[in-house]
Amino acid sequence: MKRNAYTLKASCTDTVGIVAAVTGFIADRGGLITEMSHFVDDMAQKSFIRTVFEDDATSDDETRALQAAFKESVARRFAMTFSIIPPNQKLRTLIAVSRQSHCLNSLLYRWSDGHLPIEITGVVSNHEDQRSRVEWYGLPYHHFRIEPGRKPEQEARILDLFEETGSQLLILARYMQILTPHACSVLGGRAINIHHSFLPGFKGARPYHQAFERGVKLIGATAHYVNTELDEGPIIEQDVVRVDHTMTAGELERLGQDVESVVLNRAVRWHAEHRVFENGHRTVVLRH
Ligand SMILES: Nc1nc2c(c(=O)[nH]1)N[C@@H](CN(C=O)c1ccc(C(=O)N[C@@H](CCC(=O)O)C(=O)O)cc1)CN2
Repeated sequence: MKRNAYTLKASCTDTVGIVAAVTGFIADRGGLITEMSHFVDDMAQKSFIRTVFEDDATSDDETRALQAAFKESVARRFAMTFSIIPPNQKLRTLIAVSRQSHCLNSLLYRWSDGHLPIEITGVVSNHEDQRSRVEWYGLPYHHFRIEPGRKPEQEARILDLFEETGSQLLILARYMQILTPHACSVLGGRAINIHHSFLPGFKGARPYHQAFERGVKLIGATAHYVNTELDEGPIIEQDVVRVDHTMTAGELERLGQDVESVVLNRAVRWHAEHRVFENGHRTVVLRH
């Protein structure tokens, strides 16, 4: 009979015996490993491990006991940062959008067909444009207008909503407002942005027009964690598409929107599957 599948995500200073200790802990409980990924950053001397394993634990109490046992017998020994995620958990996710719909639309579609392991807690925007689309999916839409000179108050409403809904991730799906250092601190590693260029190229506003003026032959998109340095957060995923001299800036933008949507969906799925580790100003993504 298939048992509950738990996900273990852990990182620590690299040393001998980490994989043996993790796999031995699981085996000693009669657990069955169904997925295992491990990476060592030699420069940083840091080890990253992700495993999915079937276990007899089922109730909340048994899950807490499993987590406590791992902490006592493995995590403490290696000073690990770790989490053991119970089965079938979907990451509670708030989406922020401004006027453009392509990334939001793609997230809503992928969520509705079960391809994204997230639970959308709502959509928040500084505009009304996307209300009907969101409410068609039966989701709450929150319009928080930015009054001139009162942007911090609007941002505070977003942070309150994030907390009140028990959200664990904020997706900036072409949300065109810069988050303050305070918001970045509160969210810390729980906010993902899609930038419409292949960073570090063409940071900031209007990257497709910048690319057109530069005469590029590739355009791209970048999904990254949000920090106080605009478009400088750790990169989670990127992709590109070929363009040529016959295309206008508007055609670059239309072509780029498909790449943005694909890249953002990959990044959200990998984050929600606990595959992404921040590693300094970079990430480690254990996809295999
Ligand atoms: N703290 C951060 N906030 C945001 C980031 C980030 O990396 N760190 N990414 C942006 C998204 N973005 C490009 O991808 C971007 C959005 C907005 C702007 C900008 O100049 N916004 C102006 C207002 C523009 C308007 O009102 O239409 C501003 O906020 O003053 C630049 C880049 C999302 N936030």
